[in-house]
Amino acid sequence: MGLRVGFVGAGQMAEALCRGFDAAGVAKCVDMTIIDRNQPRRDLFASWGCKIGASNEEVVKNVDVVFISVKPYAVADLLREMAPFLGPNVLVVSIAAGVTLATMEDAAGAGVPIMRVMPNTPCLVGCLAGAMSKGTSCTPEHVDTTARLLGAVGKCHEVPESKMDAVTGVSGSGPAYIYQVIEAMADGGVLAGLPRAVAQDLAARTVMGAAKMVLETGKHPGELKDAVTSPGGTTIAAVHHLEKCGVRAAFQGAVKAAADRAHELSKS
Ligand SMILES: NC(=O)C1=CN([C@@H]2O[C@H](COP(=O)(O)OP(=O)(O)OC[C@H]3O[C@@H](n4cnc5c(N)ncnc54)[C@H](OP(=O)(O)O)[C@@H]3O)[C@@H](O)[C@H]2O)C=CC1
Ligand SMILES: O=C(O)[C@@H]1CCC=N1
Repeated sequence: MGLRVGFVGAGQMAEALCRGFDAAGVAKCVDMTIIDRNQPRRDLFASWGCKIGASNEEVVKNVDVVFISVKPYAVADLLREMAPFLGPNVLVVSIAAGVTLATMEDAAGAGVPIMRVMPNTPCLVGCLAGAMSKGTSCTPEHVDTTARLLGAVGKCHEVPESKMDAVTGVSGSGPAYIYQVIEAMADGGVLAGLPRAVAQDLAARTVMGAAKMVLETGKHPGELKDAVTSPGGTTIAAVHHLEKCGVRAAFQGAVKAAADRAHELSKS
C-alpha cells in the first residue's frame, strides 16, 4: 500500500497494530514512526525497525496516517497540542475508547480528517474484529484508506458513531473475556486430570474452531451447539451446568458493563 504510518503512544494496542500491519505487509515497520514517553517502549519499536519521532510535529510531518494511541483521558489535550501542525493532508485515526469525534474535532480544529476506530489486540495475528466511524472532514478516500489498512489485519465494520460503545463492549474488550474462558476451561481440564499444556492447547483450539465454524458455515450458534449435544450425553450435562450458573446473563452483563464504561468515558 506504501502508506507511512505513525503512532503517538506506543503501548499495547499500538504494538498489536504495528506488528499486525508489518506481518500483513500493509505497512512495514520501517515505514512506521512512533513516539512514546517511555524509553523501553521506544527501544522495543526501534528493535523492529520503526523510526522514533523526536516530536509529535516530526511524526505528523513524516506520515500519511497518524494513530492516536494514548489512553482516553489524554486524547483531547494531545490533539490540542498537535492542532498547529495537523491539517487536511494527514489522516488522524483515534483508537481511544469513549472519546467522541466531536470532542476530537473540537480539539484538533476545523478541517482535520479524523476516523474513530475501535480495534482489538488480535490484529497482531491478523484476526482484528473492529469497527470505524468517520468524522465530518473525512472524504470517501479517508474511509477507504482506513478500511484497507485495518482490513489487512482482519475485519473492520463501518458503523454509526452511536454504536461505538457497544462495539467496545463486544470486541474491543472482548478478547479479555475469552482469555478468561480459555484459562477456566484449561483449569477444568487440569481438574479432570490433563497436563496443563495439553488442557490449554485444547481449550484455545476449541475456541478458535468454534469461532471458525460460526464464521465459515454461517449457521446460528444454537444450531451448531445442538449438533454437539447428544441426547442424555456429556455436552448437555455441561450446557445445563452453564445455564444454572447464568453463563448467558454473565456475558451479556459483561458486554453491557464495558459499553456503559465506554459511555462514561465519553462524558469525562
Ligand atoms: N489495549 C487494548 O486492547 C485496546 C486499547 N484501545 C485503546 O487504545 C488506547 C491505548 O491503549 P493501550 O495501548 O492499552 O494503552 P497503553 O497504556 O499500553 O499505551 C499508551 C502509551 O502511550 C504513552 N503516552 C501517553 N501519553 C503520551 C503522550 N502525550 N505522548 C507520547 N506517549 C504517550 C503511554 O505512556 P504512560 O504509560 O507513561 O502513560 C503508554 O506507553 C486507549 O485509548 C484504549 O482505549 C482500544 C482497543 C483495545
Ligand atoms: O480496557 C480498555 O479500556 C481498552 C479499551 C478496549 C479494550 N481495552
